[in-house]
Amino acid sequence: MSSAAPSSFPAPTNNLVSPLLTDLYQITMAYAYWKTNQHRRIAHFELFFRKNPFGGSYTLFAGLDEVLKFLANFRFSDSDIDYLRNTPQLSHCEDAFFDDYLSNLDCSEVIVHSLKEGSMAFPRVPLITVTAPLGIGNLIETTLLTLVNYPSLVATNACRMVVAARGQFWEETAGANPPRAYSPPSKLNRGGGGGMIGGRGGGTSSGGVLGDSLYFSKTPRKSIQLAEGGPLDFSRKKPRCVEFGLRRAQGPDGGFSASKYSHIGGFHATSNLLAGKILNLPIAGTHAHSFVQSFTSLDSVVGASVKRKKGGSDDMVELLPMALQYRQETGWTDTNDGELAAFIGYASSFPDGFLCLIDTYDTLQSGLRNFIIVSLVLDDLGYTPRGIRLDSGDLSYLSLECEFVFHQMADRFDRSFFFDLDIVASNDINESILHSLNKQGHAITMFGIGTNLVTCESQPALGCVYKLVEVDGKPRIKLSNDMEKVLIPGRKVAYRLFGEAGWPLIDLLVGVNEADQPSVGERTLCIHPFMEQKRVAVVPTRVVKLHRLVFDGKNGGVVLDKVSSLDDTRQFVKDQINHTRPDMLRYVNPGEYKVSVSEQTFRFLHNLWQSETPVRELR
Ligand SMILES: Nc1ncnc2c1ncn2[C@@H]1O[C@H](COP(=O)(O)OP(=O)(O)OP(=O)(O)O)[C@@H](O)[C@H]1O
Ligand SMILES: O=P(O)(O)OC[C@H]1O[C@H](OP(=O)(O)OP(=O)(O)O)[C@H](O)[C@@H]1O
Ligand SMILES: O=C(O)c1cccnc1
Ligand SMILES: [Mg+2]
Repeated sequence: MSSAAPSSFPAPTNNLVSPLLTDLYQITMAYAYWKTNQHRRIAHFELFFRKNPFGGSYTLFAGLDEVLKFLANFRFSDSDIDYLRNTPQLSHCEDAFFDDYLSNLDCSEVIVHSLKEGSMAFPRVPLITVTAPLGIGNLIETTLLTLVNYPSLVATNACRMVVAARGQFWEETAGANPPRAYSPPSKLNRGGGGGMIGGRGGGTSSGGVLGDSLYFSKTPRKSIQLAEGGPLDFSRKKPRCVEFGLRRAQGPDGGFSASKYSHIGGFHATSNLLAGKILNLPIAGTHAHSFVQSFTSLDSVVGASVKRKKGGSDDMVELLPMALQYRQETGWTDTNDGELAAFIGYASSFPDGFLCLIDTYDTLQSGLRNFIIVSLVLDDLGYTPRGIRLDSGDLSYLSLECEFVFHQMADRFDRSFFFDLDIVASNDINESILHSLNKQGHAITMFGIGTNLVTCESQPALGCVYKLVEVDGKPRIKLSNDMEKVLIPGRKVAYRLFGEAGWPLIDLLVGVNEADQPSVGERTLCIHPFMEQKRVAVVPTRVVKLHRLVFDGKNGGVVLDKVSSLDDTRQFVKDQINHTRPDMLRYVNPGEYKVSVSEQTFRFLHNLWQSETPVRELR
């Protein structure tokens, strides 16, 4: 057999991804197909899920890039073959199975269609379809599933967190970021954006040492434009999400994949340096408690200096004497000395990226004050302090308190940088906490999220399955007592039908050979696959065919222009989310998106169902 793809096509990112990364039963079935000479029959498989994760109404499809790398490089190695030949379960198999069949097997006869990476996907609509000889088509099941399930799950989780963090909720708009009881001095409340806290956003300062501009830059206050219903207006800038999960992930691949796929789900940066290097992702980071704990007295930072950036000269200026002067001036003489030393040490090392973790000893009485003291010094010297991180306590209350004190300081010392400081929050944040914080009101501009993002705490697996729906051109069905598990047989074309509001109304599965395929402006009957009474007539304003050819083994393998970059995929996700029916984004009881079949497919499914089901006799 010829090679399936140009050998230059990249190998899978994780070198564990190879033909042997599969379940034993794939090889035993392959042997039985080969032994009974079934392996060359042409089969059609669908990879799909039955239920959206996290109680939500959508799933983001991800992982296609690695699927294509796997297919393009599919070859058992000599040692793989040796291993299989010597496993007890396979040791009786004929040599020709290993030497003629498995040794030469590649994906040169495999054809794959798929949704575009990052597509919103819905139950039963295939993410990927595979047309291939039964042997190889079956053999790739497990690897394809493992390459799609977690990436799609974590991308969806990330997207839901970003939506939650940014308050992109139709009916919760009015309640988000409510004004608090007291406001900062009005002459300095210059954000122009309505909320009593106001004043954040609008700046355009560039990135600091520890993160690129995505992390630290300030975006102008914007309102989210949805397709209909007007902009949602929030009183402050929308918080961004940064991925901090590597240490808690399910191993190195889990950590790396989480960094990668949370980026397409809308996270702005990751703390994972390898992901930054390999995938060219924005990286970001602050510092840990240990850094603060390790400083015990101010003596350790005697002499710590930075180069003056404003005021004419560029001499080195020692920070400690200036800090002590501000400590006197503010009256904050009992803040923790070790912490103040740590902040001075950090400022002297990263004067352009000064962002401090302030909760090691006492957030409001010590950390915040020490940060302000050192910030004033840096500002005097021409550096722009970046902000604080809160990693414990009531994140709503503390962030608002910090912001309030920043505004007081802006007034007292006449410094504008206090309006642009980031307030980063971390500590076991999950989607529900993000919603809760929105309701309570907060001043957080950035969420650092680890554990609950990467482990997908509230649903640790997406249940994608890989099912045979046709062999030798004949549709196959799999029945189940559970109606949800009954397969829709045969090859189908999937369409997304859009309505007048600009967002998708329904997905429709139509048999590939049916004469009537949907088109713009034409009334199309869409029926629930299992309940005939549930049907709607749609006159679409736009019809999108969802699957594209992405891999054609006979013609060089990967169809290269179908592989999107991570940033393009991220943008595609954002565009879809911003053109989604608002009720579908609701956290509690989101509106369901309908997936339907054509009338002909409905009849065909139910006739086949009947014909394959024996009539039971009761006596
Ligand atoms: N205002 C808030 N509303 C809802 N949840 C919050 C709020 N503030 C913090 N949380 C969450 O409550 C939990 C607090 O966790 P926990 O009590 O273990 O931490 P802590 O005592 O604040 O800090 P430490 O990590 O030092 O123990 C975290 O999951 C955090 O994200
Ligand atoms: O909470 P996550 O969403 O997983 O975010 C990452 C966490 O990792 C870091 O500390 P770590 O948890 O290692 O120690 P700590 O809880 O004692 O601060 C960081 O301070 C966050 O708390
Ligand atoms: O940079 C940080 O603040 C960070 C990174 C990983 C985990 N927790 C925090
Ligand atoms: Mg923690």
